[in-house]
Amino acid sequence: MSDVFPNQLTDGHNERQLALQSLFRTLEDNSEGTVIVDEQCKIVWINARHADRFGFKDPASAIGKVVEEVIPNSQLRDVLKTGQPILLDLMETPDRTLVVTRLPLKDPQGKLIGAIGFALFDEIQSLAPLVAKFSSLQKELAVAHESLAQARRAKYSFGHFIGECDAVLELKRQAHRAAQRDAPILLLGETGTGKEVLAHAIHAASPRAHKPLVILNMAAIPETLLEAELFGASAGAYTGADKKGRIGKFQLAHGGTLFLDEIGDMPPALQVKLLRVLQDKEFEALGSNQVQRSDVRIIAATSAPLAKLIAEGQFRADLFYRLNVLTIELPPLRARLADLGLLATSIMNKLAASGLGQHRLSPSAIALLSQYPWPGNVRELHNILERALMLSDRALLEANDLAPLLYPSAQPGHSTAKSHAESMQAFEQQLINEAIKNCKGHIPTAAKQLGLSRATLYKKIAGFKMEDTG
Ligand SMILES: Nc1ncnc2c1ncn2[C@@H]1O[C@H](COP(=O)(O)OP(=O)(O)OP(=O)(O)O)[C@@H](O)[C@H]1O
Repeated sequence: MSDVFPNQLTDGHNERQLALQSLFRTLEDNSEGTVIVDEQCKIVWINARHADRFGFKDPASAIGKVVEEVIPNSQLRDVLKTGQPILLDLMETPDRTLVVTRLPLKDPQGKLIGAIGFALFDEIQSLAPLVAKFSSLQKELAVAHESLAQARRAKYSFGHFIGECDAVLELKRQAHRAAQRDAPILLLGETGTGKEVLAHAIHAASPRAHKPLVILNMAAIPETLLEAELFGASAGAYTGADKKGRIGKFQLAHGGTLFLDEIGDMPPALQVKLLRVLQDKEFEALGSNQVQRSDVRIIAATSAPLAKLIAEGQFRADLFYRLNVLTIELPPLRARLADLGLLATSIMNKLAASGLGQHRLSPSAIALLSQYPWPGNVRELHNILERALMLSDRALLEANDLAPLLYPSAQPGHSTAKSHAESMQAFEQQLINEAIKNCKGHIPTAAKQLGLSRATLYKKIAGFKMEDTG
């Protein structure tokens, strides 16, 4: 008995060896191209047809080169890294798609010594439907990637931040310098002063410009969803969560910049988590205990009085100190009236390009605009000018064209013979004015008090044209 097994094993071994050699020969005979690399991924053998396909008339001239120098899309390096075969794959070459098989090569002791690639078909008519589907999916993916990348690119540079007064020149200088650093930036300023424009410009001028700029407005997302939105969620982490989980803004912004707008509205529990990312560059997705690392530059912005929020215990002092490394204050429009003409011209040029016709402001119109307190700042200026342009056919706008828009309740006959709609609007305007006054001009708090979303409140403010909110 004892000598039967060795013989059977030996025979089996031989047959296996024969089968392997035969399989190899069959593959090679049917192969449209074969390439073998050593453990450094350098080509040790390539057949003439395959070399010719990649522009090497003489296969000997490809020997010794790293494989990607000859076959740009080769995946043989992956086979060497993993030791695993890639049994069936499609590979793009300059003139066609090839069906390829890639196998690791091991010595008798099982040590990886190289890899071999076969191009099995280059006339892949039989696979045409599969390849067509593959190409169309690939095109769709490329379009989706491009539009996502577009969406995550900075839309503004410093040139878009209009203003030449001393305060703005100093602000741009500070922002330029801050862009080169990696520390967090805190942008402070009233609503509509251009914090978001500046955040885009900083990202565009930073070494991270070619990576994503991801934006999240703390006041625009319900508190319950904010953690998943920021840090992602593992599959089934919360009711209604995506089966595959959710990618958070921190992951999306990896390598780039994350702009956290209205940071003053961040719930306290998340403030702790953000502090940890700022300190240790680590976080966990919702429902996961796997620690992820993040290389993200934070730009935070707020129109809220942070010092007051800290005193009231609504904002963590330690987070504030972490964020308050490079702080830039954006002046309100009423404090930089020297730029009003420039801003108005730039806005009117943009409106002209959108089909509203070319207009100018008379000196009386500029004087009137200069007396107005601009609680909504540049956003409000844009809104007033747009409405004035829509209402007027004249190329030169006078104070008379603007006064009714700036001070609607001061117009003659304003309070008499109002329609129901006008009365309702006046009532709503008064309610909103009072809420904003009560909240000392802090729009997100006023929105909460009124039970409106911040975005709706902004729209209403823009629509009504608010009186001075103080
Ligand atoms: N300096 C500026 N130059 C050109 N446009 C500006 C400037 N400041 C603001 N704007 C315009 O005003 C509008 C509001 O700007 P932005 O959203 O950046 O303000 P914000 O301070 O982030 O406001 P909020 O606090 O409400 O989010 C945008 O249309 C923007 O293009």
